[in-house]
Amino acid sequence: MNKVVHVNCLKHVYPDQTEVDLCGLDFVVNKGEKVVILASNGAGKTTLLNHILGFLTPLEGTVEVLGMSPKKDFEKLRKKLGVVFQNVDEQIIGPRVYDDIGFTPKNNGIKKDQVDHMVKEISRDFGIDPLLNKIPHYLSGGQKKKVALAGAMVMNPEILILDEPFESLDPKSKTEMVKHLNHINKEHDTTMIITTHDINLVPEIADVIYVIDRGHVVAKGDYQEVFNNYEAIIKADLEVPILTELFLKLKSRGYDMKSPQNVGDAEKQLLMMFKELEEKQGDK
Ligand SMILES: Nc1ncnc2c1ncn2[C@@H]1O[C@H](COP(=O)(O)OP(=O)(O)OP(=O)(O)O)[C@@H](O)[C@H]1O
Repeated sequence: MNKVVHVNCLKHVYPDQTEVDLCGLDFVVNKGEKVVILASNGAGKTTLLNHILGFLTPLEGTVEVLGMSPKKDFEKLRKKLGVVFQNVDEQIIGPRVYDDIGFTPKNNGIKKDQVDHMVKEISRDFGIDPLLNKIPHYLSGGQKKKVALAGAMVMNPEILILDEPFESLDPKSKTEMVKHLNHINKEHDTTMIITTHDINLVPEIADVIYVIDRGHVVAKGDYQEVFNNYEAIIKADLEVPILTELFLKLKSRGYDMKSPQNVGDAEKQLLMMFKELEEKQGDK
């Protein structure tokens, strides 16, 4: 496993003395993984992301990204990290969508022709080429998220950090965004760190899940590991995906069920269960 992020017992104190103490399990991300952070409001997700991005300095603990210190090696790491902030309005700065997506490559001294090629290529990939001449302010919420994501991906970063990427998207756009992120991860082996409150999307996107409860990293594992032992989720004031809740109830009644990864998986398990029940009845 090639470790790309390691955060150990991080303590941060904001100027107004608010303390965020991210201790407990180490937060480790390996190359190519899609890691989802689950936490209730104010638990410390954004604080953790801001340390990984080198925007904050830890009072205690260590933060390592690609073997470097994000704070000290900010300039070196900047080119290797892509980020989509929770409030995309704060990050879309170009007068037109085209300028916004081309901003980072242009700033990195890449020649105009090459920037033009990069912007057009990523816009085609993301299906936003018809928007290139638009003024970002007039885009819909979902379009803004896509533009911000294209701007974050245009330099093909090693690590993509997404703070609430599904917020304010309608159901169709959420599903599209999940597909899109899975596609980017597969095509480019991009490591992704994603925060979300959208619990029902987690099984579709997460390779690894971390649960943060009031500043403590209390659970880590793949979907089955984290949701089969869902007390940590409830204790952290989070909800369990509706399909998982249903299947855990069936399991507690003695049926051999696993938390389903998606609707297709749930359907398969239920059909299998019905078949077994029919066979048992036939034997009687
Ligand atoms: N700039 C700041 N100054 C003072 N306190 C802050 C600042 N930023 C965050 N905090 C506090 O730190 C704690 C953790 O906040 P953080 O934004 O990391 O949580 P979060 O898990 O991202 O929450 P949410 O899901 O609501 O966005 C909260 O108590 C918050 O009030």
